[in-house]
Amino acid sequence: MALKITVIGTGYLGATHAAAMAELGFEVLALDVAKEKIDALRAGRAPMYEPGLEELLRRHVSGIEGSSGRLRVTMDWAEIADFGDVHFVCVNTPQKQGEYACDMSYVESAMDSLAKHLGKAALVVGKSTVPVGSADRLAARLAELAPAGGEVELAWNPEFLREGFAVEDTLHPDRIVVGVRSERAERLLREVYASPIAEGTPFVVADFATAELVKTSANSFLATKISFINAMAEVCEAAGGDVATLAEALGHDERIGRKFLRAGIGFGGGCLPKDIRAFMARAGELGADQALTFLREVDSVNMRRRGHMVDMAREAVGGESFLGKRVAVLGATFKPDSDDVRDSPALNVAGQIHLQGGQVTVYDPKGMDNARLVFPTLGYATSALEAVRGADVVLHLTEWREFRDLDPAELGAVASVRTVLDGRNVLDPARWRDAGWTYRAMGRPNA
Ligand SMILES: NC(=O)c1ccc[n+]([C@@H]2O[C@H](COP(=O)([O-])OP(=O)(O)OC[C@H]3O[C@@H](n4cnc5c(N)ncnc54)[C@H](O)[C@@H]3O)[C@@H](O)[C@H]2O)c1
Ligand SMILES: O=c1ccn([C@@H]2O[C@H](COP(=O)(O)OP(=O)(O)O[C@H]3O[C@H](CO)[C@@H](O)[C@H](O)[C@H]3O)[C@@H](O)[C@H]2O)c(=O)[nH]1
Repeated sequence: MALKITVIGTGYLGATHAAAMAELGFEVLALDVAKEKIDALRAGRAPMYEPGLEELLRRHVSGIEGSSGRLRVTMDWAEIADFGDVHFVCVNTPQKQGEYACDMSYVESAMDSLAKHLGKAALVVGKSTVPVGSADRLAARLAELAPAGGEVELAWNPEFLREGFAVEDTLHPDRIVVGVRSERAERLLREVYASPIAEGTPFVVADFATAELVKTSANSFLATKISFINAMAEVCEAAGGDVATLAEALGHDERIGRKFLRAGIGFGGGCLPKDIRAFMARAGELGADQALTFLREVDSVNMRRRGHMVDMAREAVGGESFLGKRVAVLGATFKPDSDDVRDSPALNVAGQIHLQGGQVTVYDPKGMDNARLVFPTLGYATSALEAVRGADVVLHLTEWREFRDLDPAELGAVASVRTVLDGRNVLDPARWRDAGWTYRAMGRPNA
């Protein structure tokens, strides 16, 4: 009989995972403690903006006309425990307030709620990003709490999807990594992922600690690559070099590769920043803090980029202060094709300028509602053109396609001063200059 799957936590990771499991042909039951997310899913709506997710949901959510009916939702733990053979735990693991460490309380609470109801054999699979050592501890807790005791087992299966590509990455991942303690757990996970495995996706079997570490070290490597190129951007600015040309030339070396070498205002989001900090905190607990001191530098190079953009903007409006100056901010999300503003560099820069007295107007194609919740005191416009109207400087801070396609002449007609600062190094300088704009980019003093 086909496996039945549950997904616990239906945020960016869980909603996508649930829809993808239904797409792969499984019967899926998803649970969240947030009623609004469950209500949205039940109506076939994605609880967040993620390209392709809503289409997938409408194809599978039970009760939607023409759907496969394979995906259902609930808020009832007993129903979840009774339904599933394999339970994926996808809840959030944010940074603890005022600390670097990871807040494990959501994972612990979800695991406990599930465990207490598990009266039959089941494989519980952690997908959340957790500090190394967590799975070991959680396995003991699960065995203790679950009425079905030894028939309930834990595995860890970290997720590597990127927001904006979540559906594609889930259905066709680069690799699948599983931390398991038994052949049974491995067999069940091979069954779940039979389709991507058949497509040739590497399936890496590891112990708990290694599986957890693959995730945090992958994000640390990506963060390091971005901060490396941003450090080079600082040197380019001092020496008169061009970081975009430098990155291109570096990237032609296949050992280095071209990806993740785009200099700008740096990385943000609900993953990279908090994951490198949690990794440092955990290494400290393990007495291995020296191994990761470089991540402190990665973090500080990254945070400096935000301050540097604020300085560039202040200089552009006269150098003294932002008082009485209008600043247009294009972009609020931490990356394009997402509505996610968690630790967004764009919103952080907008917020800093606002706090320094600037009159900031933000526009983002998908992130406006979330941005308003985080920063209600900023000004918000309904289009890029509206944001730019009367502006003394325009900051391009999230590289949405829509912004690359803007007509600089049209914007120039409504701006007060034609100065654009490209915080993502993707606008075409010639197009803007031809329309009378002063164009400046990060790490490209002569661009
Ligand atoms: N967002 C990504 O791109 C991504 C990619 C890979 C891994 N991850 C990791 O996946 C995890 C989830 O991230 P996310 O971005 O989806 O977070 P999120 O905040 O979007 O979603 C988490 C969901 O879990 C729910 N939840 C919290 N406590 C719960 C509980 N006790 N029981 C049931 N549901 C509960 C929340 O209501 C929320 O809907 C994190 O560990 C993150 O680091 C995220
Ligand atoms: O050359 C680059 C590439 C990215 N970024 C920025 O880096 C951040 C993160 O980008 P990305 O990694 O694409 O976004 P996420 O969706 O957060 O994905 C990361 O975090 C997820 C959660 O752990 C992992 O699953 C993914 O593999 C990992 O890429 C964004 O602010 C980007 O603007 C740059 O500044 N320069």
